[in-house]
Order: sequence, then C-alpha cells, then structure tokens
Amino acid sequence: MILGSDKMQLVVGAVIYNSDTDRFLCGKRYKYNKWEFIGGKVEEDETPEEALRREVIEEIGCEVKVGDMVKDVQHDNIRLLTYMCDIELGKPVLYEHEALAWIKRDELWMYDFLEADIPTVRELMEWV
Ligand SMILES: Nc1nc2c([nH]c(=O)n2[C@H]2C[C@H](O)[C@@H](COP(=O)(O)OP(=O)(O)OP(=O)(O)O)O2)c(=O)[nH]1
Ligand SMILES: [Mg+2]
Repeated sequence: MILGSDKMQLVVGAVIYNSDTDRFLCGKRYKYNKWEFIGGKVEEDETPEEALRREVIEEIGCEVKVGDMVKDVQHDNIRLLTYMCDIELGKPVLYEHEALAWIKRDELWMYDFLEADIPTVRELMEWV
C-alpha cells in the first residue's frame, strides 16, 4: 500500500485503452465540469490496484485488469496514480458521470482535463 502524507489524498485513475481504435475511455463529471480518468479515492484497507478495480466497477460497471503505472503526480492535496487498465468484463455504463467518451489519442488535447491528469494525458499523447 502506498501512503500519501497526512493531508495528501491518494487517488487512482484508470487509463482504459482500446488498441483497435487507439482510443482512451474518459469521463466528465458534473461536479468539476472537467474530464478525468475513471477512478477515485483509495480507502485505508486497500492497495491502489484494489481501489481502482472497485472504483471502475462502481462508476462504469466494468471489471478491469490493472496493469502498469502510467504516472504518479502530486497536485495540490491530491496524489494521483494512473494505471493502464484492460476491460475484462462488461461494457461501460453511465452511472456517475455526465458523459463518457472514447477519445482518440490525437484529440486528447481538445478536452479539458483536471489539472492532476495533465502529465498522464501528455504521456499518452506522446506514445508512438
Ligand atoms: N476519479 C478521478 N479523480 C481525480 C482525477 N484527477 C483528479 O485530480 N481527481 C481528483 C478529483 C477528486 O478531488 C478526487 C477523487 O475524488 P472522487 O470523487 O473521484 O472520489 P470517489 O470516486 O472515491 O468518490 P467519493 O465517494 O469520494 O465521492 O481526485 C481523475 O483523473 N480521476
Ligand atoms: Mg470517482
């Protein structure tokens, strides 16, 4: 389990990638009116990977296999860990988001992401 400092909130985000279409699944929330990766806060008794699996089920109803970490970013009081994820079961359902979108890699720049997500988004745009 990875601990943040006292005030630091550990958050995990899923980089759900479809290699056939070269698109990433992202969500927009009413609360922030910005795009984000599906995910949320890591609870005390969880590893980041466990938290991510739980959050993806809660938020879009899919089971994912959590792969490699993409970025570990600190922004304000948030420490955001993003991981590559593959959908193993289910189709994304809109439970908590205003919108879900499969965004093409070369169109990621057009979307207004939460600040902490920018390093991950940059990394994804730079992949060849
Ligand atoms: N889920 C998610 N949260 C992000 C991202 N980037 C980022 O700065 N955040 C911030 C927004 C929130 O302050 C926090 C995550 O909160 P959340 O509301 O998703 O947490 P949660 O799913 O556990 O929901 P809740 O029960 O606390 O409402 O991290 C991201 O890509 N995905
Ligand atoms: Mg969430």
